[in-house]
Amino acid sequence: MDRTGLLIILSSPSGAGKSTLARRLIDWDDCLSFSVSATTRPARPGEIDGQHYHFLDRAAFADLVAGGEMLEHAEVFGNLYGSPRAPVEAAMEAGRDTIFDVDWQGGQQIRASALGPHVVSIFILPPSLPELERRLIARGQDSAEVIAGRMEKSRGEISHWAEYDYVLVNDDLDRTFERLTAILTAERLRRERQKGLGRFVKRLMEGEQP
Ligand SMILES: Nc1ncnc2c1ncn2[C@@H]1O[C@H](COP(=O)(O)OP(=O)(O)OP(=O)(O)O)[C@@H](O)[C@H]1O
Ligand SMILES: Nc1nc2c(ncn2[C@@H]2O[C@H](COP(=O)(O)O)[C@@H](O)[C@H]2O)c(=O)[nH]1
Repeated sequence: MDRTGLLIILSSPSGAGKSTLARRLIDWDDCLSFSVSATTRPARPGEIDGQHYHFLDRAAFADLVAGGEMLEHAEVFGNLYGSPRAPVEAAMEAGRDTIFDVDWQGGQQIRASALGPHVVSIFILPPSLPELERRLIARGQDSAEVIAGRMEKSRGEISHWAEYDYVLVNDDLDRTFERLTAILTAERLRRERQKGLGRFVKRLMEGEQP
């Protein structure tokens, strides 16, 4: 592929649906990579180390940060989360796009980094706050206390919506997914055009076989 891989950032308040959408995107296109974050949060039932997250203690997490191995990192809901740099850079060089499921702090840091020009950022809104809470409860993975804490922080996360390139309201999952794939397809075409089309048009105008 004649372009550098994109960094596709998904952010939302907890429970709006970004992990669900990210999983669907990976199934939709097996050329997409998912950035597996490191976290100090304990694993939920069913979560697999190295697949859903790299589960670390605080000391191991701090070592990675000190060694410059994190592209971004932040404290979210009392736990540390971060995106390991090496897999992202390898994917970019291979022309593979990477999906990030990160909070607004991670979004800001990646956009401000040297990789910022390759970012496409998408903020996912819930249709309402009661529906957000219903989804967190229905997910059945967090205690009532954790859910209350996440709901308390939801307005703070939502307040960053305008920093993103695109904002989608995830009311109907199929429709939101369709819009996400439309964004991805358009952004890919835009970058391919920037990098390869000039040479193609030159050859076309010179009467060569493009
Ligand atoms: N459009 C939708 N309609 C109804 N339920 C949905 C929709 N999108 C996602 N869900 C459900 O809402 C719950 C939360 O979704 P998900 O885990 O993807 O959220 P998240 O934004 O990744 O949360 P977190 O930030 O806590 O990881 C899941 O049970 C998921 O199946
Ligand atoms: N800044 C970062 N935020 C991250 C990263 N990985 C996940 N997250 C965000 O944390 C919350 C909670 O996630 P959960 O899995 O505990 O429900 C959510 O908003 C994620 O987007 C990361 O690497 N960096």
